[in-house]
Amino acid sequence: MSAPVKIAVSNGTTNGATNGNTNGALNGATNGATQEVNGADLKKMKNANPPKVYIGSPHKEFNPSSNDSMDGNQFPADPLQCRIEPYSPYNSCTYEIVQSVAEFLLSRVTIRPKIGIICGSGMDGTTGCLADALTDSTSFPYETIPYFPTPTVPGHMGRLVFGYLGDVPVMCMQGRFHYYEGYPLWKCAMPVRVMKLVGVTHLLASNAAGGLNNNYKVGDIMIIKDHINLLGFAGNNPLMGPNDERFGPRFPAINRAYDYSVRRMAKAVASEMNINNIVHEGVYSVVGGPSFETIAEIRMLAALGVDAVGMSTVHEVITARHCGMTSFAFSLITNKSVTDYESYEEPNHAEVIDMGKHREPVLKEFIARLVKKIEHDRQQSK
Ligand SMILES: O=P(O)(O)O[C@@H]1C[C@H](O)[C@@H](CO)O1
Ligand SMILES: Nc1nc2[nH]cnc2c(=O)[nH]1
Repeated sequence: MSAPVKIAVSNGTTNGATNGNTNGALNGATNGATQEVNGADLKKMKNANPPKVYIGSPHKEFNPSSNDSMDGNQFPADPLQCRIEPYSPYNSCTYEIVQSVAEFLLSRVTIRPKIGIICGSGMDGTTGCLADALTDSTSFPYETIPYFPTPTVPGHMGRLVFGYLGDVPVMCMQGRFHYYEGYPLWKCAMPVRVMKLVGVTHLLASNAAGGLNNNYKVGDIMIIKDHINLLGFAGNNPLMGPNDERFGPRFPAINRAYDYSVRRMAKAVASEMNINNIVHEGVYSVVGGPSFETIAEIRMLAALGVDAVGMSTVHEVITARHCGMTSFAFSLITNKSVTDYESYEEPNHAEVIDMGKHREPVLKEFIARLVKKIEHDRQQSK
C-alpha cells in the first residue's frame, strides 16, 4: 500500500489524488473534508491508504473529480457523504439506495456483466491478481462509490472492476468486507445486492480458509458444497431486519445455496487443468474472527463435519440466494488448522496472503475457465 497515489484525469494528464477539484461532480475520495461516519479506525485507514490508481495499467480508472455524468444523480458532491449508518445490526440500506448505486455504476461503464466475482485473501492483492487479468476494464476504488464500505484489512485491495475475463464480461470485487472489521453482516454483503441490480445472475466467491479435513493440504482448493453458518446460529444473519420483497422472500431456502451444476462445471475445469489431486468438495464454516480458532473450537468444528473454516462468504452467498442469484464459492486452503495441544504451529495472516499469491496463477485459470463455462451454459439456456 505504499505506491504513489495518482489519479488519471479525463484529458489524459495526471493529478494528485488529493486534488480538491469538485466541478460539481464527485470529489476525490481522499479530499481532506472527510466524514466522521465510518468510525475512527476507518477514518484513520482512509487517511493512511488513499485510493490507488494505476497509471499506465490496462485499467481505465473512474475519475471522481472529472465532470463526467453526475447528471440526474441525487448524490452530494462528495461520495464520502453518501455513507450509510455502518454499525446498525439491521439493514439500513434500502432497495432505492442499492438501485441508485447500481445506476451510478451503470452510467459509467458500458459493459453489462452477468457474472460477479468476489476475490478472497491473497487473490485480491496489488499485483498479478484476477482483477488485473481483466481487459478493457474500468475500476472504481470503493471510496468513490456512494454508500460503499471501505476495506480495512492488509492484503485486501478495495476496488470494483468491470471488464472482460477472456471474452466474458464480469464485475469483480477486489477486496471484500468482513464482520470483524466492524461492519454488520448486511453491510459486508451489500455489494452483492449492488451486483444483482447491475444485472448479475451468477456470483462466484473465493476465500482463504483453514483446512480441517485431514486429506487437505495447504494450497488445495475446496469447492464449497454447503456451509455451516455459525454466525447465524448465534442470531446474526445478513437478512435480519425489515425485508424488502423486491430483493427476496422473508424466509429464503438456503439448502441449495451452492449450485449443483456450477459445481459440476468446476470439477470439469479441475479435470481439464489436470488438478484433480488438489481439488476437493467440502463444507465451509464461517466464524466472526479476527482471532483464529482454538484447538477445542477446531475439534468441535471437525466433529460437526466442517472441512474448512474462514471468516467470510456465507453472508454473501445467503444474500445472493435471497435475491435469486446462482452462487458458487471455493476456498483456498491457506493453512492447516491446528488440532494438537503439543503443536507450536500458529496460523497467521501473512501465510494466508502468501499462499494466495502463490496459487494466484492456478486460481486465475480455474476462475477464467469456469466463467467461460457458465457463460456458455447461460447462452445455451436462453
Ligand atoms: O476474505 P477471506 O475470507 O479470503 O479472508 C480470510 C479471513 C480473514 O480475512 C483472513 C485471515 O487471514 O483470510
Ligand atoms: N477462521 C479462519 N479463517 C481463516 N482464513 C484463513 N485461514 C483461516 C483459519 O485458519 N481460520
